[in-house]
Amino acid sequence: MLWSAGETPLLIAVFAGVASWRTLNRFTVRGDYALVLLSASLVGMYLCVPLNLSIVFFTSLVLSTLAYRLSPLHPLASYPGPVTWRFSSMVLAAISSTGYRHLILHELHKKYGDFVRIGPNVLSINSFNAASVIYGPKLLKGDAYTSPGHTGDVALFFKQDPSVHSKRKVLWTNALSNSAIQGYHNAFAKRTDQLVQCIESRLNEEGEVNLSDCINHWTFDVMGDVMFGGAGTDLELMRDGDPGGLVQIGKRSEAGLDSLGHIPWLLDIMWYASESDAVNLRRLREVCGSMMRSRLQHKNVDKQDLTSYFLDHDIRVGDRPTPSDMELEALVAVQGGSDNPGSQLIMAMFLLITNPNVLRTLQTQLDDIFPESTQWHLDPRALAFPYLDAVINETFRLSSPWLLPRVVPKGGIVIDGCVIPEDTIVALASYSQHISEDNFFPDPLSFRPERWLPGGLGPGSVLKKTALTTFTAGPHACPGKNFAMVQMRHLIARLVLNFDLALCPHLSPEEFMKGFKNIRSNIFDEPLMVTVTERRGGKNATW
Ligand code: HEM
Repeated sequence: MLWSAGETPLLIAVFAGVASWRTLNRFTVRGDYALVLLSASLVGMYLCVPLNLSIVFFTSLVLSTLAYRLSPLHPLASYPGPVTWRFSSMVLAAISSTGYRHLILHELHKKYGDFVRIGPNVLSINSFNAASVIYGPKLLKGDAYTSPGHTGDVALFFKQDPSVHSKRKVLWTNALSNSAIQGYHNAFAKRTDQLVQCIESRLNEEGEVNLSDCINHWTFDVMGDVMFGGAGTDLELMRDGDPGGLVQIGKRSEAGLDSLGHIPWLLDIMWYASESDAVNLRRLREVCGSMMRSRLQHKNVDKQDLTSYFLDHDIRVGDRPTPSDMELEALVAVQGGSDNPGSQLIMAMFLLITNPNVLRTLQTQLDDIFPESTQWHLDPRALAFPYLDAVINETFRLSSPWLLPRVVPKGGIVIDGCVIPEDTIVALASYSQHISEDNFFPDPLSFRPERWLPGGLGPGSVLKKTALTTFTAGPHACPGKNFAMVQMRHLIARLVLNFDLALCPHLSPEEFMKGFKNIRSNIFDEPLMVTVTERRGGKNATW
């Protein structure tokens, strides 16, 4: 006998712990359900099992989980990476929440190579060839994209069955097609006029203004008009400011999804917590849902808005969004269509102001295209000129350091000859790709829009356009890319035509960049405080 009869219960507790690990390792459990189950088990154990056996059970469960994750038996055992990150995805979630994940991952890639294991089951991949595989048709979104609160409502951004997703994508693609965008032109025109007045009215005595706020308020107001046709919404941030903190609520919601998304079971639980980023998501859902409900009561909106494309769904496609779906889609449109362009625009203005040669060149070209202030209709076609687009693409390159996870399907995948087993979560290290000398040479860390023009930065320069993954690719690529380009062109052109801009003396470019963070949403610790001086036309310019 190797053990005495008295030790049998202990062995059963150890065995039960290992068996529980095996089960949990194979099946995904919804976090909120698991919490209820765990609480019930704890009460049951407290009542029926001696305390020492409960401790042995949980110790065995935890140790077998950790031992497996560190062991050579794990399918990702051969991939290098920092050991502590293998224990739990909590490390990745914590790193993500700092906003500096892209910089930390870049250092890890320099140390460990193109494939780095950054979680028990997660690989970060820094390879030009990886983007088309990771964001191709075979890899799906995982639990990081679960619809908030598991309500079952369908909205394009969240995880759902591919056939449901592709039908819904048709609606979105129609609503954001080039011809649809023309119908939104009045919203751009009216709101951009208002922005000029908003900037002038918010100037303090030193002639300074918080340009970050002005830009964010402009993007939200534009999206309010575009999404709801101005019916029943109270999106008037340029007029009223943002007393409800909508901009920050949106940012915190995205940050919550991005960091807690690495631990989906925790996200499920945090959904109920009173103080967490998931709560911000719930509030954003309520605000956007209420605006959509108001819009749906106004059947006869006098102009075509994005909602009307959803209501006029194509019967052949077979997708008919429910009112509840529409509320969730409103969240996706308002947040995706405001926060992303807003933060890219803030960065574009910062980069222009701190690169005066580029700003001057852009100003000269815009002056040539729009010689009279009365011509500032900013015809979208006239705005699509190469230098402005080069400024925008160069901004995207330096300020979209996403880490967007996808799940490897059955049978695994191969990238650059490396076999990646099924169920692994993979993500492209887009920041490292965007500043790689193999893709953008020379000066990949500098803002040099000329690299996007014919001839690039001279002989030997490299420009791999498809290495820019700001909007990603494949089935989940952003449907708002063309719309976003129009937003970017409109606002940059109008600001540059209207104003001479400079950083406020108390804002150093280094401090501003130090405060630039990415947690899916771009977050700036320092507001872009600028001084503005009116150029030609000013507030008297007409559309
Ligand atoms: C500069 C502006 C923008 C950037 C950088 C951007 C970026 C992105 C990225 C990277 C994704 C993929 C996210 C992921 O897979 O996790 C995405 C998806 C999406 N974006 Fe955008 N976006 C922008 C503007 C917009 C606009 C203006 C709209 C709508 C009005 C929009 C609506 C969406 C939607 C609905 C999705 C989900 C697509 C799907 O899953 O099929 N975006 N966007």
